[in-house]
Amino acid sequence: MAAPETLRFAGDSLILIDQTRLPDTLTELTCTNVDQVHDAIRRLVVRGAPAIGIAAGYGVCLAVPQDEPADKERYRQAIEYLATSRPTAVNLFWALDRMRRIVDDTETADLKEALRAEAHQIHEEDRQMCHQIGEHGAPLLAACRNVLTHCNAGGLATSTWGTALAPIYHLHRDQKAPHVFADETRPLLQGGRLTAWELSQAGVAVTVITDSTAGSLMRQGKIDAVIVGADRISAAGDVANKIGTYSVAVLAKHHGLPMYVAAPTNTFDLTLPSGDEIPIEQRHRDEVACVGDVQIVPDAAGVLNPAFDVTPAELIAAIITERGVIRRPDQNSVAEHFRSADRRPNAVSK
Ligand SMILES: CSC[C@@H](O)[C@@H](O)C(=O)COP(=O)(O)O
Repeated sequence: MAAPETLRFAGDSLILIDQTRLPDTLTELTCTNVDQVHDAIRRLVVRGAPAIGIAAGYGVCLAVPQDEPADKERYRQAIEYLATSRPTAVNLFWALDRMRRIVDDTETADLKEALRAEAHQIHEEDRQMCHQIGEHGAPLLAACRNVLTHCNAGGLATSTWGTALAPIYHLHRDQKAPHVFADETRPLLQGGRLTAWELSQAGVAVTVITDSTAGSLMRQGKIDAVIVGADRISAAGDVANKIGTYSVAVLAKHHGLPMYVAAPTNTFDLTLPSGDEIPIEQRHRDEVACVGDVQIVPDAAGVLNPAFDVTPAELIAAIITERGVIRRPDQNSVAEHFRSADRRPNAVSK
């Protein structure tokens, strides 16, 4: 019933579920060097903010093969290079910062071992955070019959249960999971391909809808709550997530539905006062202009393809982290969550 293991590190290889090929084919891609990891992140073989961070951590370890001596310069170059793979998910930079600190603070003789230990630790911490988010989020969804999610913030986007899907997996253990509506999530269909795949693998009832169906379902009273993940959250609680999240949040507000965001605390970027400063990745026009090999937009037309948008905190009912729940997020409640959680792990700030 558990969601699949998205990535693993074995010997001198990072092995990834190739998410570009799901749900057609469940196949793995093996990376043995930094270039391959960079390419896998850029092409969304591995995607989702926490999974990108974990993959990058392991990617640093591949900068020097097992049979060669550790070399600080090569590790530093790998860190710089992996940081260019995608710009929005802050978890990538958070994980690379952790790896950089190990390079800076460790004797060269011990470095290989220390980097591997740190990458495994980042991975293990993510497993724990997913389960804690599931625990904290489950009560918010317990009374819901139908929940809407956008993109994929499940096991495929993390080490295990995911963030937005973690409360649903948690409830599913007691056969109490709500039915899930998954926005297909144009243009790359992470909802239709990935969320629907992993929830149905786990035995959770899921129905895929086009992105433009969500408003109509809300109007008919068929959705009780919305839950999504995040790629970066500002100090004010503004949330960057997959393009289309903002539209869903506006619709939820209009229909009086709670909009929940689930993310580990390493998705917060407290250096950014507001969501306006979050860098938004612009992706290739072909992702919009082509479906498979078929072109659906004329060459003469421009295409805009931002991968993410920003939902202002005022549209969000609560942010669920591994430490607890931030209700009505704003600058004060976010700051208090970090303060109080530092004193009391898993605290719930009201
Ligand atoms: C737990 S993952 C949260 C987000 O990373 C997820 O919702 C998302 O937007 C992923 O975008 P993607 O472009 O597929 O990496």
